[in-house]
Amino acid sequence: MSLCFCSNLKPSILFPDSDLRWNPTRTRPVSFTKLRQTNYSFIKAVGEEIGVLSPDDSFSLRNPVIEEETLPETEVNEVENEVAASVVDEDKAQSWIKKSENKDQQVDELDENSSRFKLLNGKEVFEEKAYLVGVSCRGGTEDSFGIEESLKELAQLADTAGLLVVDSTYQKLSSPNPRTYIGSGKVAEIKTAIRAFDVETVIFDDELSPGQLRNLEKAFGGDVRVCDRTALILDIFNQRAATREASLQVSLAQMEYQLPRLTRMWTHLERQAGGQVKGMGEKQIEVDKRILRTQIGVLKKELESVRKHRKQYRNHRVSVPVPVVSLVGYTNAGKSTLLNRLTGADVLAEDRLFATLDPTTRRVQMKNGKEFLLTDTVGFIQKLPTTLVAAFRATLEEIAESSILVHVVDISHPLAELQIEAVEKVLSELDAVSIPKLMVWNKVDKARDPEKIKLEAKTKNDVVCVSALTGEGLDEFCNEIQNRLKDTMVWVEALIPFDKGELLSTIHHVGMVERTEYTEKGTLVRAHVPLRFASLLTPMRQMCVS
Ligand SMILES: Nc1nc2c(ncn2[C@@H]2O[C@H](COP(=O)(O)OP(=O)(O)OP(=O)(O)O)[C@@H](O)[C@H]2O)c(=O)[nH]1
Ligand SMILES: [Mg+2]
Repeated sequence: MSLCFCSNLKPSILFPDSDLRWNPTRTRPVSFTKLRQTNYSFIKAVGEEIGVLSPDDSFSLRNPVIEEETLPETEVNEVENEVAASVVDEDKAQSWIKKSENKDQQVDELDENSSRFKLLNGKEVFEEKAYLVGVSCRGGTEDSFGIEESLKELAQLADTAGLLVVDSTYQKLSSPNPRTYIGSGKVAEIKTAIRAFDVETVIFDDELSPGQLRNLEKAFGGDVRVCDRTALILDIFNQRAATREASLQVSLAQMEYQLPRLTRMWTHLERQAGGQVKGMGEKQIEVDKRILRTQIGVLKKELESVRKHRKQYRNHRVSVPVPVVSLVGYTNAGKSTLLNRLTGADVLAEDRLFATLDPTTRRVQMKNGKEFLLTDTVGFIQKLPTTLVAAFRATLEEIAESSILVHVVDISHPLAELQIEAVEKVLSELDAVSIPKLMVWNKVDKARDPEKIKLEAKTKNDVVCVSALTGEGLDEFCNEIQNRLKDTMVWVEALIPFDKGELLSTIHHVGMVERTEYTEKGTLVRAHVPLRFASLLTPMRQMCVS
């Protein structure tokens, strides 16, 4: 079962007739997208399975409110309110509130809620209203995405996850507030916006600490879900995981993300016991953590066995020594479209982030009869959660074993250069910097000045301009791949006996033959061949020397 740990769910949406109260500090262990399709017993089963609930626990929904925790004095951030974008002035706030109050009178809430169920990736998803928050830290690196651009991307992520973004805001700080990430003034402003827009989820553009998450939920009045970019990306991955391996990887990443965030989930036990069993909650947290760690161990073992199969498949592929070319790049750059165009494959390609999670490999037949294998991989993004990079490391091993990496760039994107840097950063984390690279400037048809871009590409010797959509530049791309593959091959001279005719045809297939000569003992061939194949030819190469 794949579980999502990152999402909290408002009980009133799930159980409209109940008198359940929203428990702000309790992180619910199931994704809201999954929960919408399900019911109480499923939630309970899931809770029991991961050990967050015990079978005789009343699911804590009957007692979901934890004791009041007095927030410590807010640490005053020196510049917290210095620059606050989209500052909510009083008039605006009042008009929002009036608007929302009127709306409350006019629209039947249930009708409104039912119209917000959407179909996404074949699943029913409740379109929650989301409010986005970013922080721009002074002294942030020059080469990083600007706060507005980063928020735009966060909005795209939210849309991909099936949320409805109602507004966003950001704040410039010298450093994030350790308690609430943003300053207290900004917290108050967001609280007003939450009421005005009926916001259900507040999403922060950076990873929040467990303490910051808790404090923010409390500060916002306990009625909204607070999550961060990492949780959102994990949710998207959870929705999109289609294969067993992807599901296991995402579950593992989610559990590892959730582990430090389990704190204070069980404080209600102390209340239930009338405060007589002090520390009961503390003990339960330890139990929960231990169960979660065990689950992580189980998942890792399962993943290991799935990976063994993949490795066997890869080894089988090595015995047919066709060179492997991997497509890497920022999410939505057009990798899958390029694979589809070159191989006639039918990989899902759409204008959404993280359409592809699993690698797909297809054979590309070039016009001269040569062929290579082309692999499509998961896209990268700035601020990619490290847990996710680690979880997908095995899938990305495909990349490390490639002869060439093709870095696909959406050249029509205004932040193409920053996206290139973000991809290179991830590649360096994956130890893939030493693999020969070819850069493809894709979507040239969509660029503002295609001719200028094509001219610029010509001045660089490792860039090819293409349009995966129209097919423009694809012949040049294949030629360039062929030239580069030659550079990754080794030069051999081998005497192939006449009864090994299949070896000779493989050399023609995967290598670059310069000359063949028929002798009494067999065919003398001089060619460039892939390294792995060269080792298969060793006995025949020695025959040639003798
Ligand atoms: N105009 C134009 N659009 C393109 C081109 N290549 C891809 N697209 C569009 O860009 C969007 C994303 O394409 P994908 O192929 O799914 O991108 P991807 O890199 O595989 O994305 P992820 O799997 O999310 O990492 C789709 O809507 C494509 O139709 C192109 O050359 N020109
Ligand atoms: Mg794709």
